[in-house]
Amino acid sequence: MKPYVYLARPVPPEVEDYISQHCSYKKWEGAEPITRKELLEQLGEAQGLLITGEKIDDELLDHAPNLKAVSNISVGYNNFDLEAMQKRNIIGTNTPDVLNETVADLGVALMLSAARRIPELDKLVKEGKWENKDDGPLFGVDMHGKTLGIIGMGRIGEAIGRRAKFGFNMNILYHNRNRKMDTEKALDATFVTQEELLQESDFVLLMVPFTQETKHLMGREQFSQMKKSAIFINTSRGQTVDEDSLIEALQNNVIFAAGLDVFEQEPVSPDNPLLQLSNVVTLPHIGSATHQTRFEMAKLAAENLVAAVNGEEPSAVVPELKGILK
Ligand SMILES: NC(=O)c1ccc[n+]([C@@H]2O[C@H](COP(=O)([O-])OP(=O)(O)OC[C@H]3O[C@@H](n4cnc5c(N)ncnc54)[C@H](O)[C@@H]3O)[C@@H](O)[C@H]2O)c1
Ligand SMILES: O=C(O)[C@H](O)CO
Repeated sequence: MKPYVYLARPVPPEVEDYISQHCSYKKWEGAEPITRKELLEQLGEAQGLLITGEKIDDELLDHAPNLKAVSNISVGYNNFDLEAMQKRNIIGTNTPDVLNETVADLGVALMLSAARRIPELDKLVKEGKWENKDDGPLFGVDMHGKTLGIIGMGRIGEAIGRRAKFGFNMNILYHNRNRKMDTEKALDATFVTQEELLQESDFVLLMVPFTQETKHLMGREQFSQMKKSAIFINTSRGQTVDEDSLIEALQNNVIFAAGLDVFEQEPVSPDNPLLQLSNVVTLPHIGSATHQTRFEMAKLAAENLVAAVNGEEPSAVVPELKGILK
């Protein structure tokens, strides 16, 4: 008998077809995303679960007595309560690598947009406010030849570093849990303390996972260490930044500008003061959101799910849960 899995998120037809060849399944068919309550009601028989970011904790696992594996259609897995999963031997998988280049493209787009004030000036032109006089007030700052500091030199951090080095001739500083000698050589990058990075960089880009350790990694003290002319980019998770401190830094010209794909609360509240600031470029958490990459992510997540519920080793088990396979 085929194992039974529940798909809480839609996947492309080809991916669903692949799942159907290896598993029996049900899927969420609502027009709105599945609610927590609806999800809990679906889990009684499920041996596998496909999600994007839904919280996997004791309460959910108590509703899923047959569950063996949870497959996340995302590389970040801060939605996994790893302890709750470990104690029940639940395999957890994610989608690394297939999205690196797409997220890196977006990181660079945010850097350029904030530096050259693209959304602000686009709005000005469309509102008919383009005047043929000294354009000083519209000037931005250069990206080429400047210093980029990357906090979190992992798979995506490195892909951004490559673009910055070889596309924009930037000088690369980085701070990471550990030094990466190959990356240093490839990008002529320099490992520095976080404080040095903040003090010396013209662009500071955050690309760490959200963990207990990285919660509010950027706060008032860290923003005050940055140059007044510096641009801050967050493509990691909203919770890595103390948003109140960021707002304060942007309102008081402690830093020049910010580019944000992620927020402490998502979707961001329309009342969030960040949305009123002309020196902030905002995006709705779309780092990996191209048709091609979202397809590759769904495909990898389906392969992980099918392997796990059929007793095979999925290619992308998250590091903290690898022990469960032994
Ligand atoms: N905006 C988006 O749409 C989007 C898309 C993909 C990934 N992400 C986020 O980006 C994160 C990184 O993805 P990745 O694939 O590059 O992961 P990765 O594991 O390859 O890289 C993360 C790096 O951060 C470093 N790190 C961890 N804690 C740190 C700390 N306290 N200080 C300094 N460095 C630290 C790690 O050593 C690692 O090198 C994901 O976990 C996810 O949250 C966001
Ligand atoms: O972590 C990821 O893969 C992205 O943030 C999409 O959720």
